[in-house]
Amino acid sequence: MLLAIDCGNTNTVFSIWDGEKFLCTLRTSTHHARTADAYFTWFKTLVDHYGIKPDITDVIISSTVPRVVFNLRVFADRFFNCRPLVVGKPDCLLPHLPRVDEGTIVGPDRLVNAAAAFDRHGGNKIVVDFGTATTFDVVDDDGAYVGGVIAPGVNLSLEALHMAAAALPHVDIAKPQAVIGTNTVACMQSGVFWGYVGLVKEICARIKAERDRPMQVIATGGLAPLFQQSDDLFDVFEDDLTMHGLTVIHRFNKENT
Ligand SMILES: Nc1ncnc2c1ncn2[C@@H]1O[C@H](COP(=O)(O)OP(=O)(O)O)[C@@H](O)[C@H]1O
Ligand SMILES: CC(C)(COP(=O)(O)O)[C@@H](O)C(=O)NCCC(=O)O
Ligand SMILES: [K+]
Repeated sequence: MLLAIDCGNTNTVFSIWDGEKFLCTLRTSTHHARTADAYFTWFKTLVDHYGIKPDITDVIISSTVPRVVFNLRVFADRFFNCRPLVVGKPDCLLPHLPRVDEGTIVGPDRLVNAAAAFDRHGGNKIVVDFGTATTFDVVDDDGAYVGGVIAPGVNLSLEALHMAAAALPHVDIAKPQAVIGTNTVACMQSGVFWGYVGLVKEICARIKAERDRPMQVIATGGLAPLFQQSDDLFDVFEDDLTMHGLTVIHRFNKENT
């Protein structure tokens, strides 16, 4: 069985696979100080709760937070006696090498998203990932990641307003009823929600124009469902895109090493 771990700047998600068969997803917040033993206690409690008896033989990790990888490696070694594949490390092969400026270290989540999008839908895709940051990953016709866009995340933008302005409260994101807010919270939600709708539309339009071809837009990440309610932003929404990409990269390494 495969344990795939996607560690973002906010949340860490584990998923367990029996061959191609998906068994379960477990989610926790990302903390670099969490020890291997703490991961296992949490993991064991949840798999027991779901009645799953995982026999983990392989582990693959994508982490946008380099410091958490150490404890996850110890976790894999101590409890499953296995050496994990870590996306972005030289011994983890990618189906397609990224074409970016020399010396650039692309976020592993973006490489994984590109691999997933190409495997499921083919080339010429834009993946929009609504995580801590909102990223746009451009996938070429042959499946290579060829760059993209990094914008501040939705919650990060709301939090920045609260942090910087004394009179602005902490606000959770929601789709406002109207554009014109008649109270402070509604004004802030409108600025961020409709601002993001505009940001996504404009950036995707400019990417398509720059590449001079039609491209499908695939949305993923914690906050994508909120924006899915707004018409015309995406062609496809897939909450499991990054996890699927990890299984694709794992299979590619099995077949090629
Ligand atoms: N279902 C949800 N509803 C509301 N906010 C969410 C949900 N899932 C995640 N978030 C928030 O969305 C942001 C991005 O989450 P996530 O996609 O897990 O980020 P990352 O991959 O960068 O760790 C975070 O601020 C998180 O708190
Ligand atoms: C842009 C990111 C912070 C997004 O991370 P996330 O929102 O998933 O936590 C991450 O992909 C990253 O650290 N990238 C490194 C720089 C780059 O991709 O070019
Ligand atoms: K992201």
